Amino acid sequence: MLLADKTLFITGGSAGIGRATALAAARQGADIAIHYLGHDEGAHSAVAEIEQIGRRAIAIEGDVSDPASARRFVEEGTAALGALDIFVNNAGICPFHAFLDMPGEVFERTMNVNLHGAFYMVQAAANQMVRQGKGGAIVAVSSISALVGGEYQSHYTPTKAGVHSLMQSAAIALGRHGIRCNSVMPGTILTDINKEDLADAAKRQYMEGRIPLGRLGEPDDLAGPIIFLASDLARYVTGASLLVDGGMFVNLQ
Ligand SMILES: NC(=O)C1=CN([C@@H]2O[C@H](COP(=O)(O)OP(=O)(O)OC[C@H]3O[C@@H](n4cnc5c(N)ncnc54)[C@H](O)[C@@H]3O)[C@@H](O)[C@H]2O)C=CC1
Ligand SMILES: C[C@H](O)[C@@H]1OC(=O)[C@H](O)[C@@H]1O
Repeated sequence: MLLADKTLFITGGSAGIGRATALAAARQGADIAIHYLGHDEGAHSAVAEIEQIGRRAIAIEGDVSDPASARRFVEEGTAALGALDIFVNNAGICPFHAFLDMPGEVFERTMNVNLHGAFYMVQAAANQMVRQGKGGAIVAVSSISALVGGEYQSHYTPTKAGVHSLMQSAAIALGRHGIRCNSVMPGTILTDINKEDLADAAKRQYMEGRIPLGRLGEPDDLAGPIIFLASDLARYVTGASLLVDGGMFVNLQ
C-alpha cells in the first residue's frame, strides 16, 4: 500500500475529484480528514465508505476563504487522527462568466476560494508538519487552466496559475523541512463544477474532440496521480506539476 498508516487531509473532499481521491487514499492505507462546504451528504457518505474500508475518517465543514477555517481544520483533524502527514489542496469553484461584464463579487469570490483559500490552507498544514518535525507532502489541484485561457474563465484561470506558483514557492520554503510540494493539472473532468457548462452538447463534443485519449476525465483519473505525488514513490519530486488531461494540452492540430 502506497500510503500505509499515513494521515491525509483534503479540502473539497465531499464531491468530485476530492471525494474520489479521499476514497482511493483510504484504499492505499491512509486515514482521512475531509474539509468541505455545503455537501453534508457527500461528506458523511465519504466518511462512512472510508470506515468500511477499515480506515479512520473525519469530516469538518468550513469555508476555505476564511483563514480561521484552515486553522480549525488542521487543529481538529490532527486532534482526531494524531498527525497530518499529507495535505491535498483541492477545493475550488468555477462560476463560468464572460469577461467584459464580470461582476466584482464573482471575481473576488473565485479568488478568495481558489487562491486565498489555498494559501491559508497550505500555510496552516505546513506549520503543523513543521511542528511535527517529520516532513510531509503537499499536493495542490491546479489545472490545465494554469497554462491556457478560457473565454468564460478570466476570473478562474489566474487562480489556477496562482496555485501552481504557490506550490513552486512553497517547495523552496519547505524543502529544508523535508516537505515536498507539487501540483496536478487536470484537464476536463466531469464533476458538478462543469455539469451545467457541459450540458451544452456542442461544447461537450468540442471538448471531447480535443482529447487524444478520446474521453472526458472522471474524478478517479486524478486519484492515482495525486496519490503518487503524495507517496514515497515521488520522494525526490518537489516543485513539479503533472498534467492529467488525456493529452488535451499538447493537441494543437
Ligand atoms: N472538474 C474539472 O474539470 C477540473 C477541476 N479542477 C479543480 O479541481 C478541484 C475540484 O473540483 P471538482 O471536483 O471538479 O469540483 P466539485 O464541484 O465536484 O467539488 C468541489 C469541492 O470543493 C468544495 N468547496 C467549494 N467551495 C468551497 C469553499 N468555499 N470552502 C470549502 N470547500 C469548498 C465542495 O464542498 C466540494 O467538495 C477544483 O479546485 C477545480 O478547480 C481543475 C481542473 C479541471
Ligand atoms: C470547470 C472546467 O470545466 C474545468 O476546470 C478547469 O480547470 C478546466 O478549465 C476544465 O475545463
